[in-house]
Amino acid sequence: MSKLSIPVSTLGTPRIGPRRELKFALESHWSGKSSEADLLQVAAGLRRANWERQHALGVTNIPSNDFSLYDHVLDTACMVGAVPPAYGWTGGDVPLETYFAMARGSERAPALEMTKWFDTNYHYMVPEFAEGQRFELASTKPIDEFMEAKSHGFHTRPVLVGPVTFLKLGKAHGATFDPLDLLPGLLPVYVEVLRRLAASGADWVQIDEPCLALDTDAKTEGALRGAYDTFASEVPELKVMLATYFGALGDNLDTALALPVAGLHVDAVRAPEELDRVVARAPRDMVLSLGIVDGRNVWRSDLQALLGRLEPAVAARRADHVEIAPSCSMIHVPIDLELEEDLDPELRGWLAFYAQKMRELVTLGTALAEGRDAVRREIEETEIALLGRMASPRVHDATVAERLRAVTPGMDRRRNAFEVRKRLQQEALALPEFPTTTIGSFPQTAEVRKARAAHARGEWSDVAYMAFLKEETEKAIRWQEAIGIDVLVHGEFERNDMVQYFGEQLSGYAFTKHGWVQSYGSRCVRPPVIYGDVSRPQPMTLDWARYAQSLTRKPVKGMLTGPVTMLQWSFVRDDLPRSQVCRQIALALRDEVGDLEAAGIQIIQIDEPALREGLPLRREEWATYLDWAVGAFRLASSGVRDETQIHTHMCYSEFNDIIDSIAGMDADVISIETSRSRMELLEAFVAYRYPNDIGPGVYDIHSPRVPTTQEMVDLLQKAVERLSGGQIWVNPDCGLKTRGWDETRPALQRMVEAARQLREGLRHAAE
Ligand SMILES: CN1c2c(nc(N)[nH]c2=O)NC[C@@H]1CNc1ccc(C(=O)N[C@@H](CCC(=O)N[C@@H](CCC(=O)N[C@@H](CCC(=O)O)C(=O)O)C(=O)O)C(=O)O)cc1
Ligand SMILES: N[C@@H](CCS)C(=O)O
Ligand SMILES: [Zn+2]
Repeated sequence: MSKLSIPVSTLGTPRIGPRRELKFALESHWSGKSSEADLLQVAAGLRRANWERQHALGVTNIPSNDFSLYDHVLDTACMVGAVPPAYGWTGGDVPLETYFAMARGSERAPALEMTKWFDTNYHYMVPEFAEGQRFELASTKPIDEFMEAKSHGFHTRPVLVGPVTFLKLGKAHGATFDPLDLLPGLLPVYVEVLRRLAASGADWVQIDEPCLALDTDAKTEGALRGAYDTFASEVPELKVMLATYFGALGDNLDTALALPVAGLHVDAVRAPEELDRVVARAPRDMVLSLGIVDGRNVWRSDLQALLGRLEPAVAARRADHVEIAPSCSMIHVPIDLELEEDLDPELRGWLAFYAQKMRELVTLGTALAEGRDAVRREIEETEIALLGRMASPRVHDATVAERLRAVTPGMDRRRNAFEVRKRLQQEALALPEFPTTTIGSFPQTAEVRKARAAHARGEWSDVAYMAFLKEETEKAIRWQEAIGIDVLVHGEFERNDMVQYFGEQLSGYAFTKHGWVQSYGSRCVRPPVIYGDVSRPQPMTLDWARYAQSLTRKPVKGMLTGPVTMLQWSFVRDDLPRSQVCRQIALALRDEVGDLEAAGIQIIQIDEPALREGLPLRREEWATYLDWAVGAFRLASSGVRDETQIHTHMCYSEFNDIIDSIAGMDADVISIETSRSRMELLEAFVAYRYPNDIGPGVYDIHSPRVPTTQEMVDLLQKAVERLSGGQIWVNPDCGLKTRGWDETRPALQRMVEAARQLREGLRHAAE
């Protein structure tokens, strides 16, 4: 007999497949090894398996159109025909080739910009709108996938990115207008999609408006009212579940509750304090979807505690007017813990991935409908695991706690100010003007990845693997010397990922075998899990840095991932404030920095690409975050002599509103991604009169296109016009791990030539 349950909704499922089937199908198609039909067949198989899995788990509201071949924002742009003219689309259904050209660039046009999806490590393609942009229905994907699910026997709730969030995530191309002004022209396309969904048999649609978790203004509120009034009057037969996530509704609560929608989903994990308010104030006939299970982390839920929060909410509402759900779409967590056969059983018992979380929700749904006794065994098992976690000696390390207590205020300050350090570093390093360098990684070729996989499988001995890596490193050093790069890198061949590599070597961290999460397109990451106090049992990068430096007289940069990025791109324990976990990591890295310096490494780069992404969504919380985040970076980096040069690197970041904090990091050199914005991102540094050295990226490493020397000279000249020549470094936007050597070689040669031409130009100007 099937159990009674409060409805359970998924919001969105991971789409890459349990074995990254989508990644492999995409990359095979892009490389010409398989056809479009082959790719679409794999995609259809993944969607079907997803629907079947949810059905088997007992999920009530199964989504459709949550699948994407590349990115759901790009799907939306194609749905409404927001295809910039450069891609040559002339109307009708957007062909797959055009879709991928927008995602990855083509001969015809570079890719759309890519940026972070709210405060996650998922990247979306930024829609581009022209002045007077017209919209038209150019992809029926939501309707097609609804029908596809129906043909397999599943009645689904289609998901759409809401029109207001969609416009707010986009940017005006070549003009300054507010994309939100385009709403009146956009709404008819959405209405058409909603009508067609209703005509196909949909009764509910989920429309995601996570912009409601941001600071908004009167115009956005007006846009939301305009959009949802239109939907209610034009397509009254289709009920809308308006979904907001990643934070509290806060001052947007009244706006959300006043919208003419049939349901509202709230993130009760990020905003636990708001749950009671929403339950008390929502209109009686509004269905509330309570996002109670964490869609952003991997910890097993405390079922009793959650029931304690849910029972009063359910009692306060009409029983058929509450649903339970994860806090947000599940694309941010790995798929199935069952695949982790090698994970320590104790730790495994503390975790839940997508499949386990949906099971938790079904259990909660049953308990809410039938009473806790109906799920007594599940509750007891969970309690045992969670009590074990709380008391486990693997979680708590007294030495780490003691070290944190012993941190003194001066430890996060360099001994002398930048001007003093700069002079000493110049004497020690004797670098030319416009020194050239790269960001760290060189191509992670199939050969490198295969060698690592063979080593992991035990087919390659340690000796053979180390010899291979040494050879790759030596080749990279020799080549950099040959083309005349000034500050070398060892190439990061030994690293699987810049976070995972360190996580694997730190205590308190665990890593998975199959815990892949989509980062962008076909690229995935396996975020490590921070389950306990973090410490460094032994040096992590020292041997590689020493080896690389032994091969050359030129300086080789030591290369570390910073504490904030180590935190942001991991799944973080939920029993300690994030700020404290970050300080623990900072102390571990401080030791590594000290060891590198003692081994004669004169330049140490500490990457912090996730510093900006960690910013809370609401401005009022920024100062607290920036204070501890910058503090952690300084704690990690300040224990060195003045002569030792500290670099940091940040990509995917906007600096305007955090430039004070960037300056507060006090890195001697910062490299940033600036080429796609044609140095626009430098403006913040210029306006601030940023005193330390800067390496504005001169070429876009996300594109296979090799830039010309002249393009790089032009960009550098733009930088020279804005900054002082003496503070400019020459480097690419980011590491080269995703590129091939055929692109990397000419690109870096031209970059070195660009720097030479700049030096030459300056010499002539001085004569
Ligand atoms: C800088 N970026 C990063 C982010 N987050 C991170 N955690 N790391 C980052 O570098 N966020 C912002 C950006 C996002 N950019 C990228 C860029 C590139 C990737 C990427 O290439 N990911 C790889 C996986 C990387 C990895 O961990 N590789 C491992 C495992 C290789 C593997 O697939 N092994 C197979 C077996 C293979 C075989 O031949 O048998 C297996 O384990 O099943 C490694 O190299 O050892 C990707 O392939 O998607 C991500 C984010
Ligand atoms: N050192 C890293 C930084 C990436 S953000 C790399 O070069 O890949
Ligand atoms: Zn980077």
